[in-house]
Amino acid sequence: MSVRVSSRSAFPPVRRDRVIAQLPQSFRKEAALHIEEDFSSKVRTACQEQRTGTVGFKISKVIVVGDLAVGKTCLINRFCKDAFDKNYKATIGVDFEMERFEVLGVPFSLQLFSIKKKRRTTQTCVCFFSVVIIVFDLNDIASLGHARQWLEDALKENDPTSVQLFLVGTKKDLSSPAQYSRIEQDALKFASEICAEFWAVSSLTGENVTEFFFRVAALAFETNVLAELEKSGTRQIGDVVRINSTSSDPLAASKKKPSSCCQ
Ligand SMILES: Nc1nc2c(ncn2[C@@H]2O[C@H](COP(=O)(O)OP(=O)(O)OP(=O)(O)O)[C@@H](O)[C@H]2O)c(=O)[nH]1
Repeated sequence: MSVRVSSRSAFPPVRRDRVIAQLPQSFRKEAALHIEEDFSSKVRTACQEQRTGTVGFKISKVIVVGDLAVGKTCLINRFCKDAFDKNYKATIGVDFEMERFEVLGVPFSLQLFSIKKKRRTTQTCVCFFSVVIIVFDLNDIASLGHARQWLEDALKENDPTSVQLFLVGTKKDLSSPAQYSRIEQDALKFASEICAEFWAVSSLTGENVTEFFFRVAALAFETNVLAELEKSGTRQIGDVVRINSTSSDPLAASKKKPSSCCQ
């Protein structure tokens, strides 16, 4: 019996329920990173023709930040382990999970970091994150108010021009419809200001959690493929910039800093 060993075998296999064949839709069109209905034809063609370079071998890093106890760990655990823990255990240092997807037939990996870090400290934890997820509690307006500071902190240590931002309201199951609709207005406004895509989820019930992470994976994948095509000189101007054009530039105040490693 022969066993085929490929360089991809170092990764765990992709689960059947992690296969993405269509671009998952945004939660709210008015705060979406991507206004198209599907992957670009250029990306689809590149995948069909196996011209995706190193995308299948790379791991895209995703950082999940937000106030204490807003539900960062539960969000990751609901998606990665389909589990929910009612008991709060504060994250010490860094928690991370790895998720493997197959997007348009190409393997793609996300590494999800939930980081416990006091704001305004000098300690850094930087790994060239390509996605920043800012989490707030839909039942705690103050946690939405702190989102800007979390964004600034995250972008201090990353290249703001190459980061995709998501603003995620958690604990949707605890909101009354009236409460929810009030905070959603504020969240949509803020998401639009910072060019982030807004989602509202519940890790307790699982509402929107899978849809959200599929969207993150699909958009990160598309950006990676377009970057590969650019490297090989086949991308055209306008392929990648499909961010909601009504948004102001969120990143102007952010300064690029040299990176260091996660500690
Ligand atoms: N009802 C409800 N409770 C939630 C939800 N998500 C998280 N919680 C609860 O909120 C508390 C905090 O959740 P965590 O995921 O540990 O919060 P965290 O942001 O990772 O906290 P730190 O590690 O301290 O930063 C726990 O008691 C969870 O059970 C949710 O969607 N619905």
